[in-house]
Amino acid sequence: MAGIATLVAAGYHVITSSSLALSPPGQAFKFAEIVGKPGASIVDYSKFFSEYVNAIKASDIRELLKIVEKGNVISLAGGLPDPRSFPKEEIARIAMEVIERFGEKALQYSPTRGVSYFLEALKNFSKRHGIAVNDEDGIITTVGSQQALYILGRALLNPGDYVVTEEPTYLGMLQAFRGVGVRYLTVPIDEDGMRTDKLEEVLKKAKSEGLRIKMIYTVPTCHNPAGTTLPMDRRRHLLELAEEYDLLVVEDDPYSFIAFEERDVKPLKTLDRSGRVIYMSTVSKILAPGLRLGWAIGPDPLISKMELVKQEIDLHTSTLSQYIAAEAMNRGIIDKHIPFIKRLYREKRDAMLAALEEYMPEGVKWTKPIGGLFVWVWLPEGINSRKLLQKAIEKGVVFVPGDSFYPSGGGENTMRLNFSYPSPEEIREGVRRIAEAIKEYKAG
Ligand SMILES: Cc1ncc(COP(=O)(O)O)c(CN)c1O
Ligand SMILES: O=C(O)/C=C/CC(=O)O
Repeated sequence: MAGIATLVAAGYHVITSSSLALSPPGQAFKFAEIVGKPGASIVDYSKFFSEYVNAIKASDIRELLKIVEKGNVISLAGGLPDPRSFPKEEIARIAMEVIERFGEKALQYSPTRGVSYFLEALKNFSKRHGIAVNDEDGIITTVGSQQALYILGRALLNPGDYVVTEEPTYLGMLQAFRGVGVRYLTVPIDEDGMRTDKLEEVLKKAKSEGLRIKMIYTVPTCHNPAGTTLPMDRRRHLLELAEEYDLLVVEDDPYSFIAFEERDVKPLKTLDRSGRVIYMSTVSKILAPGLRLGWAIGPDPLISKMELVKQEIDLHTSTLSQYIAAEAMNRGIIDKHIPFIKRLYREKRDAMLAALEEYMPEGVKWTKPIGGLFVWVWLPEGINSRKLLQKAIEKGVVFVPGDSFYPSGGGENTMRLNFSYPSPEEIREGVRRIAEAIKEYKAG
């Protein structure tokens, strides 16, 4: 189609259903939207697109998944759990029993907030894992915690509102809030995560400028993408600042259940004394992402507004997934399985850190996560990781360019490496190939 050739000539990658047309060598690796199947009709569909859909852009993580699915690349990109972490036999048995025992309910429509059978199980599971669920809290189930972010954005944010977040921050949050027209104030990180001393400076300056800040969004434990974990003093400082500046705090926490090195830290939700924290998590990393089951726990007035938004989106979260997860929680299957997941990911984290140490050239730095699925890498200034990705793909390895995680630009010399999905051998070889691409990039 003429349109595709034009896009490719303009330096775009055009990912169509049948081929991956790489842009000319050396051009920036840009993610185009899907422009339709070759041979499609000649209708100009773009004139039908909404302003909303024209304002949003594809997720680099999701787009890279399409390259990975085509095979023969080592993926250090998407944060896919190791399939061995899915307790398949137990899930199969539970699904059968749940349909036999609760079929009429488990296969039926259910309340928007969630099935009480699951909500009860989740409350007990959360408390067992040190997450405070107070009497004044509400809980809502969502289609993954990605939907919790989307719904929260629509319930709380107006165009022009500010969200404060660490930099880099979670790409999925940027995606979820993008359509709202929100603006960001960013706070730098160090090896312990968000610099709350800098947070204080950002808030003080914003107040003097009369900016309307609604919330602080953070991933305090095993950060995605940085891999950092906020120490207790900074957690307390962050909550004090939220109190002082009258802000809400969104604690996005998919990973604390599987942190494979102990740290004496408590969830912000548990430290919160003034009802400012909305805590969100998911079964994606402790059971299976394909169940698409996440949740938000927070002050009931906020949860009620999220419930209104969710009613408009999908009526309710999968009833069957909730019954399966409730049984997995109540039977202790998740708790029994967590030590295996921790061992699995610690081994892979160690493989990645060893490979980085062995292969990376001078000037490359990286984080040393105590859990989660990612290592964050800083390349020497002047190396553009999006261009490097082009070379990496030619060598059969992919990673996520770091600028995807920067709300207001920057991060061109950074990248995120995933260790949960590849084997230790693939991690080692993938890092070796990236290091080779860096050396070739530097050689010009
Ligand atoms: C910080 C963070 N928040 C939210 C999510 C979304 O998780 P899910 O939608 O699978 O529950 C992820 C998954 N990568 C994540 O890393
Ligand atoms: O890599 C991530 O952070 C998110 C993974 C979930 C997804 O596949 O989009």
